[in-house]
Parts: sequence; C-alpha cells; structure tokens
Amino acid sequence: MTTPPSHRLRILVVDDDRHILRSFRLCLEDAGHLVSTASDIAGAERRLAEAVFDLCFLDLRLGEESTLEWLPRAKQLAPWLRVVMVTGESSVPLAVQAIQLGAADFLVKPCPAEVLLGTAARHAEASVLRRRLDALEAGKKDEEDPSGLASASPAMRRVLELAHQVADTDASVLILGESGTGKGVMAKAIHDWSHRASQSFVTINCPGLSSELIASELFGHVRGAFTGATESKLGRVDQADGGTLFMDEIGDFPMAMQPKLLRFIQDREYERVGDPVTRKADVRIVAATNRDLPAMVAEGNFREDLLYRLNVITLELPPLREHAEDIIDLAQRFLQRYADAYRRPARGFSPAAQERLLHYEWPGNIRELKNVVERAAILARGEQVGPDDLGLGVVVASNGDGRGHGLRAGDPVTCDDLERAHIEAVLAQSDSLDAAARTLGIDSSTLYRKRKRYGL
Ligand SMILES: Nc1ncnc2c1ncn2[C@@H]1O[C@H](COP(=O)(O)OP(=O)(O)OP(=O)(O)O)[C@@H](O)[C@H]1O
Repeated sequence: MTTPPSHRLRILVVDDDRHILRSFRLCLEDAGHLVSTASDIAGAERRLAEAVFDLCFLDLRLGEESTLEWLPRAKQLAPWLRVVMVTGESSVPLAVQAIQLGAADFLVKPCPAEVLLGTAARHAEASVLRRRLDALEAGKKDEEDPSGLASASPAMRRVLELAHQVADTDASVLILGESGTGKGVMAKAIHDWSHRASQSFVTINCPGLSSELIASELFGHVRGAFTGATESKLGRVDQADGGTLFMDEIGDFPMAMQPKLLRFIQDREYERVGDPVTRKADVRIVAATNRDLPAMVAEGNFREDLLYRLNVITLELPPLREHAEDIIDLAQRFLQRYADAYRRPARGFSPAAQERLLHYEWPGNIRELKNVVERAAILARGEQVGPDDLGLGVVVASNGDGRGHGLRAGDPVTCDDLERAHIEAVLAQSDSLDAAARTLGIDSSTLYRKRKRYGL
C-alpha cells in the first residue's frame, strides 16, 4: 500500500514488546510514514516533547501497567494527537473505556499489516482534513489558482519567471509590492510550484500582534503558559511543518521577537511559550511587505541580519497601473466569477467601461479591481457592465491626488462606501498606519482588516 505524500503521518508506536515495535515500524515505514518508537511512558513523553506526532499506537499494557491513566496526560501534552489503543483479545472492555477517555480507535492484536495500514490511512485522512481546517482558520482566504498569475506584461513576466526558478528550492523569498498587488497569491503560487505542494501552506498576519501574542501564534504554547492558556496549542510553524509558512506584512513583526524569528530561520529551532524543550520544524519561509525594509533597518526598526535571511530571493510585484495590459483580462475573470456566484446577467464590459478601467490609477491594485468588479457584477442590469456600474465615476480630487472618493455624510450612498472613502482619506493624510488607526479610533488590526476588505 503506497501513501500519497499529503497522507504521510508522523507516528509514535509505544509498546514494551521489541518484536511488535519492529514489525509496526517496518510495516508503517514501508508505506511512507515517519515512525518513532518508545517502550515505556517516560520514553513516549520524551518523543512527544521532541516532535509533533499525528498518530500514536499505544499498547494498553506496558508490563504490568495499564496505559489508560496516561491517556489524559498524552492528550494534554498533544491535544491534536490521535491515539489508537492496541490491545489483546481479553482487554476489549478496557479499550472501550479508553475510547471514552479520548482514544480515537482501537486495534486487537495480532494486527495484520493490512489492518494496521488501513487504520493509519483512515486517520491520515482525518489528520489531513484537520490540517486543512487549521490552515483555513489561520487566515487562508479566497485562494487564487496560480495559473491565474499569467500576464501579458513584460515586467510581470520577469517576476513570474524568477518565482518559477526559485519555487522548488528551500530558499527564503521576500515579496515586495504595494498593498493588493497579489503578494499573498504569489506566495501561494510559490508553494504550489514547489515540492512542498502536498503539505500545508500556512499564513501568519503580523500586524496588530504583540510580541507575546506573536510568540504563541508562531511557536505555540503549553497549557498554563499564560492567563487564558487553558489548552496546549500548536503554533503556525508546527502546522506548516513540511510545507510553507507565509509571513504577511513582515515589516510589522515586533522588534522584540525578531531574534527568535532569526534563530528559527537559521536553525529551524524554536521553543513553545512556557515550554523549555527545543523543537525543530522543516518550514520554508516566504515573507511579504509593502514597507521599505532597508529604510526600517536604517531607522533601527528592523534587524539587518533578519532582512538578509529573509531576502535570499526578492520578488518585486509591480503595481497594477504598471501592468495595465492585464487589467481587462483580470476584470473579465473576476466578472465571470462574481456574475456566476451572484447569478447576475453581466458577461462583459462596454467599450466605455473598459476605457474607464484602463484610465483609473488603481491605488488599491488588484484587490481594488476585484472589489470594483464584484460590485459592478451585482449592479449591472444587462449583459454588459457600463461605466456607471463601476462606481469609479464618483472619484473627485477631494484630497488633491485624485484618489479620494469625495463622498460626504448625507450623500445617497451606503455606509460601507462612506466608511471606505473616509478611511482612504485618513490614510492619505497619515504618516503611518498606527497614526491613521489612532485618528479613526480603531486598533491597527481592525484597520488592517478594513483596508483589505475595501481594497485600500
Ligand atoms: N493575479 C491575480 N489573479 C487573480 N486575483 C488576484 C491576483 N492577484 C491578486 N489577486 C486578488 O487580489 C486580492 C489581493 O491579493 P493579495 O492579498 O495577494 O495582495 P497583497 O499584495 O498580499 O495585499 P496586502 O499587502 O494588502 O496583504 C486578493 O483577493 C487576491 O485574490
């Protein structure tokens, strides 16, 4: 039985019988799984401290000792671990009790290879689903197919070619570009083009996270590490083990945590918050920012050594106005998607609408184009989107740069339109995102979300 890479598990086998340990190991490793073994509880705890396991085959009896009492402790050390109790014929009622205590399954000895592998395969399926869910919760949003990155612009094509070249290495990649230029989409494409494609792609959004929070988000924490840590939790590096970690807005990564990140990138070593055990994770780092990192280094707000670790390869995404060749194609793709999703009749853009799309500056880049087209798909009454459906006509030079939407309280527009225009105007007048957030009376992570939502 062969195992697809995405269904490869890290398995811990705990048994006091050397022959069983050996036969389980051979059989599971043959199928492509990574196997560690332990012959007693102390050994099992050491293994659990060293690495993240997906599955544990646990003998119900180790010598005279029953492992039932240890089960809650194992779940506490690794709440994500699926434990399969392995038992002799006579102990089936105990195995049932084990299920009540949190075991995921049980096997009765002797375990023929097909039964063992079948059990592993079933739990691999569940574990892959779990990882996908975690990755989704970790902020993976409406994902783009990387083939959608195809471009008619020479500038964009050069970036794509370099991205293809580096994708299959483990080199760290730093993606630069204005907000909304597709840095997240590019990061996912690099993952999809790499040998890590069958493993997880995990995102961590750095803005608005304090040093304490980012340590726990990134590296995980153990129960009781701080007030409110009622359960041990895996960090993003654990979730991304074998795959890619995308660090969005790396320019906002807190200075106090930068030495720990540097160490992780250099040695792939880290500790969970509240736990002295040093762990390792095999993670490829892709980072992105719209900030000027060398300037931040010069101002003492970003470590130079970290910058050099991150920018082994730098990809610079051009703003949309510099690859205007792609505007109509992108708009057409978005229109098709949203018209289908909302069951609307629009199928294309009138010549006047195309003109307007081509002559707009797109300060919010592809994200703004996507939002504008989504709105147009909903508003257009016929098969063709007209210039007025784009909502770009309301743009007047309210703040001197032609970007403000010039809306006033009381205008016949939605609250969202007004909020978007207000945030855009405040951002244009503020020196930093933090200053803009203070003026708006919201915290920077809320501002970050709103900017994304409105394509600013
Ligand atoms: N080539 C593309 N094809 C289709 N959609 C795209 C493309 N590039 C970006 N998008 C869409 O535009 C939006 C913004 O993309 P993304 O989040 O990757 O930009 P970003 O540069 O990371 O922005 P920010 O700096 O604000 O995080 C997303 O909804 C994404 O799906």
